[in-house]
Amino acid sequence: MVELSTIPQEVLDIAEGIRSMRIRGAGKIARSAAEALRIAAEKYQGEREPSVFRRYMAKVADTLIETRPTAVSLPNAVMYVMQAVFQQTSDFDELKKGVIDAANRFIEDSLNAVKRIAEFGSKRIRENSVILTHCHSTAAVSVITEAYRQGRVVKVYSTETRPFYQGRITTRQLLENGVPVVQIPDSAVRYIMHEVDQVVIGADTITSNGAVVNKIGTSQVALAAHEARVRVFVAAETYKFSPMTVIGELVPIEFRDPTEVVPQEWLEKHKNVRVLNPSFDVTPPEYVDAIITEVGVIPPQAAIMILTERLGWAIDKIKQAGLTKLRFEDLVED
Ligand SMILES: O=P(O)(O)OC[C@H]1O[C@H](OP(=O)(O)O)[C@H](O)[C@@H]1O
Repeated sequence: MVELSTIPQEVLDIAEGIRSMRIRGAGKIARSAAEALRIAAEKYQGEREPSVFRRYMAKVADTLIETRPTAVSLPNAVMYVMQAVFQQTSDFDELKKGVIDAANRFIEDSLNAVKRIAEFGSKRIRENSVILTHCHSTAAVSVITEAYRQGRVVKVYSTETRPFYQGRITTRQLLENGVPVVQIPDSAVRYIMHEVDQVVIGADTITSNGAVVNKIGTSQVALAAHEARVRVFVAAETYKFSPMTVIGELVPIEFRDPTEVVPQEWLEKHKNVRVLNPSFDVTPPEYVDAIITEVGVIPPQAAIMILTERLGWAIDKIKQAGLTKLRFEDLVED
């Protein structure tokens, strides 16, 4: 049994940063988790014995994936790095170096993926487009910014995205990039949709049947777009596709603290009121026109192809281990 106290504080701070949403956005969370695993390997002080090192890394991995349940980018990033932890070798230095290299590779590939998505996705934005986006997605902001640079975006509507107001981050970033942006409350989406040409959003998780799990309110945006015959594009790296959904698992939806919705004093005054704060919702594939990934623009129905081609190794591992819940400490052999 590995104690939490053996994990470097810097690593625990990253885990806490993800839990508290100081570090947020599915891609950023994934890169931060990979970075945390790298730091954990670099700062490891225990025995130079592969099985002991593997057990320690599994504890770090489990600590990271327990922080937030919905975005699959987090366990996918951790699984990617942990493949190196489970490589067959009795050479401790080789093992440790393999882990550090895998983490660095994940971070670099992830950043390159966002650039490719901007390149591919911007081509799908028509001339003189008014875009609507929801929440804050680095991938979606990159697509919109690139299309603006190419002269095709005239205006962006950015929703506030209550209760955490990530839309304000989007608004600020678009402004910094020179993009004309209008902040709207979430409740104005249907009112404004008749002006919108295309919706561009990100994703936290994409299931094997092409459903998109993204920030709460996304499915309402997609529904309003569908009604107004406005196309919906989802910008998502391939590590946002969920291997667990291939074996029939549902994506867990995170419920956050009620005080993100109403102040503590209000709750104390109205003791009988129950407040619900679901952080994500599911948009069915029928409401999504295309998913823009770093390997190409696909219809949501092709999600399974991405999963088998890019994450086949993870699906095999999950099936072999008979997993219904990912827990790395269960995968370590002595
Ligand atoms: O990876 P990128 O494109 O940045 O973001 C993807 C998604 O992650 C965010 O979740 P949260 O704010 O962490 O709950 C939003 O739902 C956003 O659409």
